Amino acid sequence: MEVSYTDQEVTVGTVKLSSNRLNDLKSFDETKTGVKGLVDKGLTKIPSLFHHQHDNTKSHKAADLCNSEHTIPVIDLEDVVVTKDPSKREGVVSRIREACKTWGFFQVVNHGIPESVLEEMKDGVRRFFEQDDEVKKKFYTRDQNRSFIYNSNFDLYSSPALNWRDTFMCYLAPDNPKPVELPVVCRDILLEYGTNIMKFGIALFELLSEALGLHSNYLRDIGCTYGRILLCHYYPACPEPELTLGTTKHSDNDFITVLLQDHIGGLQVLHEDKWIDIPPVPGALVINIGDLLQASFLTNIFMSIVSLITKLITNDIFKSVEHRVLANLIGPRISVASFFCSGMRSSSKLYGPIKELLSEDNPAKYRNTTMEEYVAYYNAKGLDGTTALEHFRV
Ligand SMILES: O=C(O)CCC(=O)C(=O)O
Ligand SMILES: [Fe+2]
Repeated sequence: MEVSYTDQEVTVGTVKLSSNRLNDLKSFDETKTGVKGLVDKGLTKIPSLFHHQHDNTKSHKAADLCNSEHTIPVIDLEDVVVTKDPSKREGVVSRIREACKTWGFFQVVNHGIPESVLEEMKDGVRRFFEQDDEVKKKFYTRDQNRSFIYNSNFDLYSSPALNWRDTFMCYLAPDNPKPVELPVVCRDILLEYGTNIMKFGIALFELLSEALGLHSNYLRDIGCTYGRILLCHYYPACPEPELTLGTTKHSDNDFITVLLQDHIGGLQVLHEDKWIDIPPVPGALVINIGDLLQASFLTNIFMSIVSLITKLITNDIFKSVEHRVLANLIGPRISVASFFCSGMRSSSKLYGPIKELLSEDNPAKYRNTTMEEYVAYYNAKGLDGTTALEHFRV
């Protein structure tokens, strides 16, 4: 990234920083032990780099609303994924359609991924972050060309306030990672979880295609399952949770995200201007629509399943919904987000609203873009609480 200096101001890429702030960010980055490293030192006050504006950290809990309408749907997939009963399929598809229209988020149970695989995946993430610092530091990098990237705050130098979270990212497809590039403590489970998620993702995209009134293979054929990235998050316990956030409000820059979360909680979705909790359900996976899918479908039919990419190709039929994670006195919280994308880094394939979904009454709302362009814009912007999708609106 290009860096230029004036007396008190430093420009990193497109972001202007005071030179003091830049120094603080660099010192934090250079520890290579992230937020967990701060907690291990026993601090009781969080550094001001992590302070968010109070309005951003305020909670509106679902419990305060006392209304079952304000609970994201939990959809049982047993009939379609496990017993494969054709007479039950349309019922499941219509529940998914309704969830996508209304929420852009839903949970699934009986999805076919064994509980033992889910548990071992969460354990593998914990083993990585809790291993010896000197071994872990070898994986710390901001080099986007690596297939395994561990760091804290991918947008460290561009976001207005840091998140109380460390993350590792593993690119699983289209290029398979070389096993030797993966940390020994979680290598086997990353590969096994990746295989399970791929199989589940194919089944899910068939259901989503049908929910859009398209043939079952439509979304797979246009490449929605081509790229896969695992984002494994570790949210350490936070001594001043009301001052910061685990993850700032954002929508995802992919087609869909399949999220595995542990029992701690803190994930919230913005629904009708209120923050609604997504409560941990044992054995469940949380599905949300990404920016790219939203832009692809028919307007007014679905609202938010396939996040921003999904939003883009659905031309706003599916909603890519904003979500965030609260910081918590209790921790660590562990989550694993599987991003279905189109090969993020190098793909020059053009994505735009699906032609079959467009008409005179439903003209294209987004211009065509490549994943390369979209991701570069998303990363440069960072998590600043605004959507990247607007940049691509016609
Ligand atoms: O940790 C979570 O529950 C959510 C993470 C998330 O939103 C993301 O990785 O995009
Ligand atoms: Fe997300």
